[in-house]
Amino acid sequence: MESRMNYYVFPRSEWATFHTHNFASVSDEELDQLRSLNDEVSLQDVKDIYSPLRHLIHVRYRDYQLAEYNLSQFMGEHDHNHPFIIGIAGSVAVGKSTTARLLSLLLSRAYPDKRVQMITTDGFLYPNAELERRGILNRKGFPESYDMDLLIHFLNNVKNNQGVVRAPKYSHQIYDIVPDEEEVIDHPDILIVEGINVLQLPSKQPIYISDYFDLSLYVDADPELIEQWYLERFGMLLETAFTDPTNYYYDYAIGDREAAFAMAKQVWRDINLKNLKEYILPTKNRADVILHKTTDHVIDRVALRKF
Ligand SMILES: Nc1ncnc2c1ncn2[C@@H]1O[C@H](COP(=O)(O)OP(=O)(O)O)[C@@H](O)[C@H]1O
Ligand SMILES: CC(C)(COP(=O)(O)O)[C@@H](O)C(=O)NCCC(=O)O
Repeated sequence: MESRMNYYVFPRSEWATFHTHNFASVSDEELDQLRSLNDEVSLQDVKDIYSPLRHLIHVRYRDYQLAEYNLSQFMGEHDHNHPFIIGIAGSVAVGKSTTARLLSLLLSRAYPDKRVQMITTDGFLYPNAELERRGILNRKGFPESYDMDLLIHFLNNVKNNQGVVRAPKYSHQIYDIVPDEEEVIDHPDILIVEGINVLQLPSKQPIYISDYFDLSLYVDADPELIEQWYLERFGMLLETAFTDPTNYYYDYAIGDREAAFAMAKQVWRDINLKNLKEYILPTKNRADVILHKTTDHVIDRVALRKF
C-alpha cells in the first residue's frame, strides 16, 4: 500500500484480500447469476475488486445506520431511516453505468430485504429543444446543460423519504430526454446515482449534489483508453440503429462508416474530452474511492480516501 496525500493506494493484489473478513465474499452461485445477467464485467474483477468494494460499502452502510440511529436518539425521535446514497462519477464512457448495474446487483444479493435502486443524472440534462433554445446543444454534458435545481430537488425528496419520486428519462438511442416516460424511485434503502457531474460544485445552488452522498466512487482511466471505449460504444449504437429510423444514429448507421467514426472522434475530442479535462477530472479527489482502469476495463489499483 502506498500513501498519497489524503488517499491510501492499493495495488489490485492487495485490495483483492479485503473481502475475507467479516463479510461474505461473492459466492460461486452469485458469480453464475452475474454471468447470465452481465456478460461485460470480468468475473475475476468481481472477485478481486467488487467483492472487497461490497465489503467496504457494508462497513460504511453499517456506520451510517448507527449514526442515523444515534442522531434520532439524541433528538428523541424515531425517524432514522433515510436512504444510503452512493454516487458514481467519471468521464463519459468510462463505465459508470456498468459499475452501477453491477453494484446494484451485488448489493441486492447481499441485502435481500433491502430495496436497491439506481438512477443516472443523464435524465437531468435539459431536452435538446431547450439546449438549442439556450444555444448550448454542442455543450451537452457540460455543467450548464443540466437542470441542477431539479436534480437537487430530486435527491432531497429521495433522501427525505418524500414518497415515490419521479425523474425524467434520457435515451442514448434518441439522444434526448424521452417524452412521456420517467424513472420512478420508490422508497429505496440504497440508491446509486451515477453521472459525470455528481461530484461537481453547483454554480448557484446552496447545496452540493455530493452532500446527499454517503459514499462516492470515481471511475478513472487514461483518456486515450476512454476514447477507445467511447468509439466502441458508438459502434454498438450504430449496430442497433440500423433498423430503427427513429434512432438518432440511423443516418450514420446506414451511411459511410468511416465518416461516422470521424464524426464520433471529433465529438469525443471537442466535447467529451474537453468536458473531462475541464469539469470532470478536477472532481476526482473528492471521491471516497477511486477505481483505476487499464486496458480492457481491468482495474489495476484502488485508492481509498483516508479523511
Ligand atoms: N468492466 C467492463 N468490462 C467490459 N466492458 C465494459 C466494462 N465497463 C464498461 N464497459 C463498456 O464500456 C462502454 C462504456 O460503459 P458505460 O457503462 O456505458 O459508461 P458510462 O456510463 O460511464 O458512460 C460500454 O460499451 C460498456 O459496455
Ligand atoms: C449524455 C452524456 C452527456 C452522458 O454520458 P454517459 O455518462 O451516460 O456516457 C453523453 O453521452 C453525451 O451525449 N455527450 C455529448 C457529446 C456526445 O457524446 O454526443
